[in-house]
Amino acid sequence: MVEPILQMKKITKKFGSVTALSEVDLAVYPGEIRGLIGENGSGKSTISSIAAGMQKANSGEMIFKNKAWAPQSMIDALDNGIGMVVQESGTIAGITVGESIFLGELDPFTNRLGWVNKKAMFQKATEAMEAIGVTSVTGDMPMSALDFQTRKLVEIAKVVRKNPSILVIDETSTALSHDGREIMYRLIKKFRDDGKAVIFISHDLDEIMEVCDTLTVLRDGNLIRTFTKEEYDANLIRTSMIGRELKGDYYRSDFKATSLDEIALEAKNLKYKEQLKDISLQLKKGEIVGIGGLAGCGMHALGKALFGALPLESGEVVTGTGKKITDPHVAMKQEIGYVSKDRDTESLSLTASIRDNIAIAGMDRFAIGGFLVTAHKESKYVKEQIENLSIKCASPNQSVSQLSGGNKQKVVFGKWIGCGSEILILDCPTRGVDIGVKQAMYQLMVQLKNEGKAILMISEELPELIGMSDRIFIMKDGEMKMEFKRSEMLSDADIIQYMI
Ligand SMILES: Nc1ncnc2c1ncn2[C@@H]1O[C@H](COP(=O)(O)OP(=O)(O)OP(=O)(O)O)[C@@H](O)[C@H]1O
Repeated sequence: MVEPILQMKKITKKFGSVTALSEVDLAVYPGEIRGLIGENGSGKSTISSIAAGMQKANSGEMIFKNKAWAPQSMIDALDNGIGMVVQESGTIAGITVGESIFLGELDPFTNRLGWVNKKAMFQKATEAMEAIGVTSVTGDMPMSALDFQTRKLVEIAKVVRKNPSILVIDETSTALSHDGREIMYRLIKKFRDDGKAVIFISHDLDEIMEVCDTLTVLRDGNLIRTFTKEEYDANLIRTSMIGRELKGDYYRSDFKATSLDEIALEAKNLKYKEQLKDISLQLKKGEIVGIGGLAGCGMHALGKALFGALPLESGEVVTGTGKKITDPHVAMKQEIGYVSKDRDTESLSLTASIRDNIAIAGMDRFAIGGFLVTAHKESKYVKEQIENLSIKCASPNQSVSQLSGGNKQKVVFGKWIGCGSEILILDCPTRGVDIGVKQAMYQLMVQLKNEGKAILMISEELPELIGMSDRIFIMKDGEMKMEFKRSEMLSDADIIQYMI
């Protein structure tokens, strides 16, 4: 019988009063891609980060390759065979791709006088990127010049370069576009075929059933069940994830494109580098407009531009009442809300509490006369957002940095929905969010549409675009390639041909 490559026995992890893991047993085998799925805050990142040396369990035992396993740090774990690509990681300002990949490992490039041979380091970094199939990135490029997906690919290259025996990928697919995902799938299949193991965390049930050989469901820090591929049954997996059957509509139930006549926001001939080449677009009240495309198509830049957060070369963004959106401050005054794809650096203040993050945008709602904030009103407002989106937290005063990835995303969503934004620009709003809450977010979007609010949703997920939008625009190389109207007949295949 094949022995597990990693055994985790009775792992318990507590954060104050929160039990993130309760006596979890997990065994991973060589030649296996193991999926981990579960609601936000169910313990997926915690269990895998304990194996990868990022934090320690309160109790329990780990055995890796038949030896006791107690890594002291992520670097220690990676050096000894377990590497993890984390869900979200900040980029240090001003460093290059090479420095990011070789951070803490510059010794081989450093001479006796302490000089780093940058040329050699950049060359090795370029090779590391090529090894995972990315040829457009060289080691000397500044990280800040790369888009979100490419920064993620640099992180993957950094881990894969060390050739670990177990590769942990924590909720990374949603940071990647179709082409980036293909790179990742190829890599993890190679790991399996080489007799190594992969632990793959995702909220996308279709993806995880397609990619993984076995699938473990966690709920509230408990291991509920491990399914083998033959046992895969989407309904059964969903039910074991959320402890009940998911009822009601998931996406919109109607198939007719509808909107009010009034324009909410208009983009006129926007130009910005190679990302926006003369983009014009109208968003009407009571309408959901979807924007899709591959990495680098310009859709994330468009979201920023509509919120006034991009220094446009020419063109303008105006509201239906003729107000020019020149910066985010003006946008907020015009009741525009914006959820950025780059959550941790652009949408949240990680050092602040959940309360402060949510309250900041909603001040007009609860402050008397728009400026006098009473603790009671603020608490009530924040509590409502936490309840509406089931944000799993110990208290509103908890630092947002301590929340699980999906719960952070709910804070961002709650911040803009709660304050009654009339226009919402949502860049990958359901990124990292579990299916139960995704359903709640979609239904909330339908409700907002019916109230006459305007929503522009940028997404890498075609089913989400098709399921929710009145109109879908597909972008490619900074241009609008195609417009689709909501229809029951519209399929992924109809759209993909205009993306590639
Ligand atoms: N540093 C921390 N301090 C306090 N609580 C924490 C900390 N890290 C995690 N938790 C809590 O532990 C629980 C499990 O979190 P974890 O990140 O493992 O969930 P997850 O299943 O990966 O969720 P998601 O799908 O949202 O990423 C959550 O309730 C989370 O808030």
